Amino acid sequence: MPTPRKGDGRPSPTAVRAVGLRKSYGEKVVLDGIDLRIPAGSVFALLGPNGAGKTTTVKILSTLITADAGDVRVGGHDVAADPQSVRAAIGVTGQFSAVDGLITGEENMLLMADLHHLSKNEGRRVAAELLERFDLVEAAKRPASAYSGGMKRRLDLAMTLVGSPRIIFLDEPTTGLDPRSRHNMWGIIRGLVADGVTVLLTTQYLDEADELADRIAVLNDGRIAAEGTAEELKRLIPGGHIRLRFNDPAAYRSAADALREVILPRALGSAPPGGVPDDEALSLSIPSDGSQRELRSVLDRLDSAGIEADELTVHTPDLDDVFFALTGPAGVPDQPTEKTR
Ligand SMILES: Nc1ncnc2c1ncn2[C@@H]1O[C@H](COP(=O)(O)OP(=O)(O)OP(=O)(O)O)[C@@H](O)[C@H]1O
Repeated sequence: MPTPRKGDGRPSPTAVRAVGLRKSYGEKVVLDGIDLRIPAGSVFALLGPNGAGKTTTVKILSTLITADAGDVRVGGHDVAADPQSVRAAIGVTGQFSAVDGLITGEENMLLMADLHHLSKNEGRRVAAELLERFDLVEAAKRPASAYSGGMKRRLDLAMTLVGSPRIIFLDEPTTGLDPRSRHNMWGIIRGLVADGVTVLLTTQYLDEADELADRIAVLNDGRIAAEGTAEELKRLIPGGHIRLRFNDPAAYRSAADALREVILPRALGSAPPGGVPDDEALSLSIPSDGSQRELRSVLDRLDSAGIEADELTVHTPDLDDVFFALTGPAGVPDQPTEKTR
């Protein structure tokens, strides 16, 4: 579930804003005019196939490389004009970890505290607190090279937090982790956001974006192919439907009659999965974007005919469908969800 927002109605301040971001390597255009706005205290996921430009975007936002064009502000600071202030405001954990395997977890943390110019006492206090929070106390005195992948990721993130950044970029934070470690990391990320930290994460895992992100941008061919909440993205592509099932064949036939205009005939190739009358299963499927309005319209029709379904389910496409539709050869679908009316 995305992180809940405080509902005071006021728009959140912007933590990260990019307008017209461009980057090429030689002839290869990697980012072809990207616009991003990430509200403070939210999780934003950048999704895209291999080579789409996710890491390049994170590198530009975190001042590791410069853009060819575009206006980029992070924490209110211009990345081109004031990279030092940007660096002071952010934390980055990349696909290549900052963890030094030759020294212990605790030593890695203390080294980080030194880099942030914390006093010896303050450094020890912060290191101990973060090792505790990331469940690394037992392993703290062992060389980091002996840590599991999940422990290394946790240590990496703990090291990033030594400087108390308010904006964190996580480049594929759970790649290669087992399901328990992934869930563990999701919990940690949610905890950060609950403390008001802004998180930009790149991921190839659609369920990760679905679970964590308030908003998702799908990057494809150097452009943002679509941006929105997971639910908004799922509504962009056809395939959603309302399914009604009946125990009584007579009720099923009456419903099929009442909903005749909105049920897709079997002959239409564009029917959603199971999106046709199914005489054997006594079920009907009605194409729908899953909105309350469409659901009400179907229920109204059934009510008017005095019919009650024994089972009603609303099916929306999942993010896998969105990803394939938006990043496949056909690109963005011309038509949004098929309408029932
Ligand atoms: N230093 C570089 N020199 C030349 N080309 C580069 C360089 N860095 C990245 N690229 C190219 O830019 C494109 C985007 O790379 P990037 O690493 O941003 O993609 P990504 O979306 O993060 O991919 P992945 O999911 O595989 O990590 C790729 O085609 C890559 O080969």
